[in-house]
Amino acid sequence: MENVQERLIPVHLLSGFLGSGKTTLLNRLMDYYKAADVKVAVVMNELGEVNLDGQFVDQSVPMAEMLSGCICCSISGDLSMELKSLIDEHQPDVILIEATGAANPMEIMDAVTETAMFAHIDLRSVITVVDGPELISRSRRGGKTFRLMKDQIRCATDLIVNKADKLAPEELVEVQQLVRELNSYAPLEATVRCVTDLSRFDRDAKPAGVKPQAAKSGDEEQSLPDGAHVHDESCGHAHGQCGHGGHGHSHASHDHVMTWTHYLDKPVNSHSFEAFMKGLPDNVYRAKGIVTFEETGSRYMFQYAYRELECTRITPQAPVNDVAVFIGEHFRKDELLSAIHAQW
Ligand SMILES: Nc1nc2c(ncn2[C@@H]2O[C@H](COP(=O)(O)OP(=O)(O)OP(=O)(O)O)[C@@H](O)[C@H]2O)c(=O)[nH]1
Repeated sequence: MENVQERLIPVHLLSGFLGSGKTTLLNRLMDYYKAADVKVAVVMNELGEVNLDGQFVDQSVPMAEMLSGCICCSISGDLSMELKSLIDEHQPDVILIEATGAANPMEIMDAVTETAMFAHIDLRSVITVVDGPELISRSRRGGKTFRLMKDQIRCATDLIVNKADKLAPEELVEVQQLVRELNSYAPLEATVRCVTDLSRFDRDAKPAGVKPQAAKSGDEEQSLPDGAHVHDESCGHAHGQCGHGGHGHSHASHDHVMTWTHYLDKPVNSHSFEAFMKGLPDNVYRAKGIVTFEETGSRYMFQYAYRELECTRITPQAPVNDVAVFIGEHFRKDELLSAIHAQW
């Protein structure tokens, strides 16, 4: 009899709060698989109306874009359809899903395991990228965002404490302790820009034999790595805590996160742009987009995460508008718009 496990397509879910480094890891994983001649397909999910991170993804990689919503709630039903059509059209060897930073991985795990009932996929890992400095700062303040970060850590089968370059040695110890208190079983590594030995995620050749709940189709067993069965316990609690309450959940864990997409109709002055970004209120903690600087006429992708701005010159692979996406908590869109009109 054919071994069903051998022909299941492994799925890896990349989780982690906004700006923690998921796309950085996704790109590394794509390069890793490409070098190993493994055909990878990607599902990218963005809260905004445009897939900015997708700009940097190799065009030859089959990609499903799920925009303007979070796959853990508003469009979780679509995830199954996207996965199914990626498989039918491209027959990938492995699928990577990058969730929005606002997503609770538990809901996505549900959607993936539901899909496993009619497609031959197998959720192999939930890799949570933790923004080290941000976790420390949020742990001191508490609140909904900290609760969401904790849920993301609890559900992980693999943990990366990223942005170690921004942590003093004693802070690194503090973050690792915090993470360990929430999840004592997942392998944990501290990284800078998610540089890690990616073979640690490569369980594709050796499916583990742990069977999670509700992931069965006929005699096909779905598997998660060793220890992942602990999900039933830790995420079961997280579920309750974050108000999901199983199906028909309320998304209480992240409904405080809001997003605003603003399209630009002209180039901007780079100095005014920088000054504007530096002056963003604290409750806008993430922004990204594409702008044309009027001084040179060149286009730049900008990334703003927790008060740090990075601009990278780009040549978009497909037509894309100049656009800025702002993500935060309860910020005033009208105030941002007035400031943009005044300063850009
Ligand atoms: N200093 C520092 N910056 C990093 C590190 N890793 C990533 N970054 C930067 O942090 C920003 C966010 O990184 P991304 O990989 O886009 O994060 P993300 O989790 O995909 O962000 P969202 O998709 O918005 O949730 C970018 O400007 C990265 O260059 C790191 O280890 N150290």
